[in-house]
Amino acid sequence: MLVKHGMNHLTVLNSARNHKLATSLAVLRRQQFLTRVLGVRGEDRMQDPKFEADADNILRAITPVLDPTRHKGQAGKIAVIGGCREYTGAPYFAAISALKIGADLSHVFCTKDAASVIKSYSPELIVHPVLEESYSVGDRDKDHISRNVVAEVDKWMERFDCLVVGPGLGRDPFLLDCVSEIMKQARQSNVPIVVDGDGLFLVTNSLELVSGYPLAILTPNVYEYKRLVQKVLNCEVNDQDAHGQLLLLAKQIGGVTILRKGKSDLVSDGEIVKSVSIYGSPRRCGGQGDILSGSVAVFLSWARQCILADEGNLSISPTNPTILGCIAGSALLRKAASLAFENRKRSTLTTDIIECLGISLEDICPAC
Ligand SMILES: NC(=O)C1=CN([C@@H]2O[C@H](COP(=O)(O)OP(=O)(O)OC[C@H]3O[C@@H](n4cnc5c(N)ncnc54)[C@H](OP(=O)(O)O)[C@@H]3O)[C@@H](O)[C@H]2O)[C@@H](O)CC1
Ligand SMILES: Nc1ncnc2c1ncn2[C@@H]1O[C@H](COP(=O)(O)OP(=O)(O)OP(=O)(O)O)[C@@H](O)[C@H]1O
Ligand SMILES: [Mg+2]
Repeated sequence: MLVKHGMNHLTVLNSARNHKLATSLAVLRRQQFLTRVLGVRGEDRMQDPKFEADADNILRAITPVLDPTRHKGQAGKIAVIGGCREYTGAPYFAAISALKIGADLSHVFCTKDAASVIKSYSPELIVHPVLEESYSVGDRDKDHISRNVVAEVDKWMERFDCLVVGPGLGRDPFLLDCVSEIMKQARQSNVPIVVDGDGLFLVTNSLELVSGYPLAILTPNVYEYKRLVQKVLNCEVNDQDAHGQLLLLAKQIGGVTILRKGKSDLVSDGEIVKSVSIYGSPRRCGGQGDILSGSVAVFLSWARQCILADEGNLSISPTNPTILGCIAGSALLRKAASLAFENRKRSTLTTDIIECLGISLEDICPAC
C-alpha cells in the first residue's frame, strides 16, 4: 500500500516537474526569441554597465566630513509627513534612517493616534501630532482645521532641508487635502520633496503638485510605478524599453526625478538615466522603501550643500543633486541590506537593515 502510495506520489511529482520544466522551457524559448529579435534582453538592458552609476565615488563626494566647526543642523534637518492609525512603522523607518546616516534632526508630522506610538519607538525623533483624519473632524470644522494643520507645518518649513511625503500616510481624503497644501507650501519655499508610499497615491491623482518642480523625487515601487505609467503615459509598463519609458515619464511630469525601485533601481530626471544594481538582499520584507526615502532625503540635502560649496566644480557626474541623492540612497540601502542578510539570513527585518546603515557608509567614507 505504502509502495503503491509512494509510486502514485512520485508519478504526480514527476508529472508536476515535467509540467514545470515544459513551462520553464517555453519561457526560455520566448526569451531567446526576444533576444534574437531585440538584440538584448529587456532585463539585461536595465543592468547595462554603461548606465551603472559610480555610486561609491558619489557617496564619497557628497558625504560631509565630521568637522568640529560645524553646528547642529548643518548636516541636515529632515521632516517626514506620514504616520496614521494603521501605519506607524513606515514614518519611523524613514525618519530614524535619516538620523542613522548622519542627519542632525529628524521630525515626523503625523496624526494624533500615531504620535505617541512613534515617540515610544525612539526618543531621537521630534514628533508633531498635527494631522487629522476625516473621522475626527466635523464637516463644519474642516476649513478651519485644515488651515491650522498647514500653519503648524509651515512654521517649521524654512528650517527643513527636505520633506519626505507619504510613508505610512494612509489615504484619508481630508488628510490628503491637507498634505496637498503642505506640498504647495514646500514648493513655494523651494524645499525639496521626496514622495513615497501614499504620497505617490496622492501625486498620481494630482500630478500638478509636483509637475515641473525640479526638487521633487518620486520613489515608486513596482505597483506605484505601474499606476504612474498608466496615468501619465496612458499605457502599460514596458520592460523591453525600461530606460526610454522612465525618461519619458520623468520628462512628461516636467523634469521631476523618478527612482524606479526593483531588482535594479533606475533613476531619471528626464535628461539622463542611471542604474544602481549593487547586490542587495533577497529578503523583500516591508519597510525597505521607507529606509530608502529617508536616506534619499539626506543625500539630496548633502548633494545640494556640496554643489553650493563647490560652486559647480564638483568632480563627479551627473551633477543634478536629486539624481545624486537617489543614487547614493539606493546604493547605501542595498549595501546595508546585503550586510544585514549576511548576518540574519531569512530572519532579516527592516530594523536589522537600519542597524547596518552606519557601518555600510563607514566602509566607504570613514568618519575619521
Ligand atoms: N511597517 C509599516 O508601517 C509599513 C507601512 N507601509 C506603508 O503602507 C502603505 C501602503 O504601501 P504599500 O506599498 O503596502 O501599498 P500598495 O502599493 O498599495 O501595495 C499594497 C499591496 O497591494 C498589492 N497591490 C497593490 N497594487 C497592485 C497592483 N497594481 N497589482 C497587483 N497587486 C497590487 C500588493 O500585494 P500582493 O498582491 O502582492 O499581495 C502590494 O504589496 C504606505 O503608506 C506605506 O508607506 C509600507 O511602507 C511597509 C511598511
Ligand atoms: N527584486 C529586488 N532585488 C533586489 N533589491 C530589490 C528588489 N526589489 C526591491 N529592491 C530594493 O529594495 C528597495 C525597496 O524597494 P521595494 O520595492 O521593496 O519598495 P517598497 O515596496 O516601497 O517598500 P516598503 O515596504 O517600504 O513600502 C529598493 O531600493 C531596491 O533597492
Ligand atoms: Mg513603499
